[in-house]
Amino acid sequence: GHHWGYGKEDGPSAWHRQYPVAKGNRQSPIDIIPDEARRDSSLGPIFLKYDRCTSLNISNNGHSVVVEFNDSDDRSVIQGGPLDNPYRLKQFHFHWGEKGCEGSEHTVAGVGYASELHLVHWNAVKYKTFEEAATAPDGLAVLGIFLEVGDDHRWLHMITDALYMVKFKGSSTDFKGFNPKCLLPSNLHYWTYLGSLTTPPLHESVIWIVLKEPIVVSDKQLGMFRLLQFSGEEDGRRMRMENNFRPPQPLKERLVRSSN
Ligand SMILES: CCCCCNS(=O)(=O)c1cc(S(N)(=O)=O)ccc1C(=O)O
Ligand SMILES: [Zn+2]
Repeated sequence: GHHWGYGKEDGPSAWHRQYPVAKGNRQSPIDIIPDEARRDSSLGPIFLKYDRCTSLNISNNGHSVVVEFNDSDDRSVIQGGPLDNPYRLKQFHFHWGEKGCEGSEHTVAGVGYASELHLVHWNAVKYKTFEEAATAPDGLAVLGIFLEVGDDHRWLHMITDALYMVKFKGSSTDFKGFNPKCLLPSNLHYWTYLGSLTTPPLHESVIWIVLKEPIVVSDKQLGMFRLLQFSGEEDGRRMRMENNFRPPQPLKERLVRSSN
C-alpha cells in the first residue's frame, strides 16, 4: 500500500510526498562536524536514572526492533545536559546497514557507523501524553548511541537472543528486566541539537543528544538484526530488515553544541 518504508519507491526520498515536514528546517539525522560544534560550558552532564526501569516487551514494528518501557511514572528518566525537565524513557530501537561502514543515521564528519541505538524519552512534566509530546518542539529527547564493529558486546546478546521471536512484522514478546544502562559507553560526552523524528511522521519535536563514544558490537551480533524481516509472516516476499536508516538532512540555520 502507500505505507512508508526504506525501499526505492517508499524510502526516505519519497517520504516528503505524504509528510511535507520532511523538507522542514529542523530535520534529523544530520552530519555532525565536530570542529563546527560549539563547546558550551553551560551544558552540564546528562544523567540517566534507569535503575528502576521496567522493560515490557520487544517487538518488530516493520521498521525496526523496539523494546518498550513502562512510562506511567518517572521510574526511568534522562535529565541534565540541555534538558529543562526530566524526560521519561518510552522505548529504544536500532537502525543498521547491510555492511559495517554504514547503518547509523547521524554521521560524524561524513563517516557513518554500522548501527545507531535510539533511546526515546518524552517530557511528561509539560505534556500529558507521549502523543502530545511527540508533536511539541521540546516534547521528546532521543539519546543516540553509535555501534561500531569489533569484539562481542557482553550484554547485547540479551537482545539478539530474543530476535528470533520477533522475526516478522507485527510480532511481539515479553521482554522484562532489561536495563539499557548496560548498552552505554563509558563516557557520556555528547553533541546536542534541535531536530526531528527520523521516521514518519518526522515531527520536529526532538532534542537530540548524540554520544561521542560508540559502543562495540561484533559483526555476528549485528548479523542477527539482519535476520529480522520488514515483512509479515504471511507476506509472500521475504524482505530482510536492513538499511533502515534515513540519510543526513540539511543543517539549515541550526547550531550543534558540544558538552565538554
Ligand atoms: C505519535 C507519533 C509518534 C511517532 C514516533 N514514535 S517514537 O517511538 O518516538 C519513534 C522514534 C523514532 S526516531 N528514529 O528516534 O526518531 C523512530 C521510530 C519511532 C516509532 O514510532 O517507533
Ligand atoms: Zn531511531
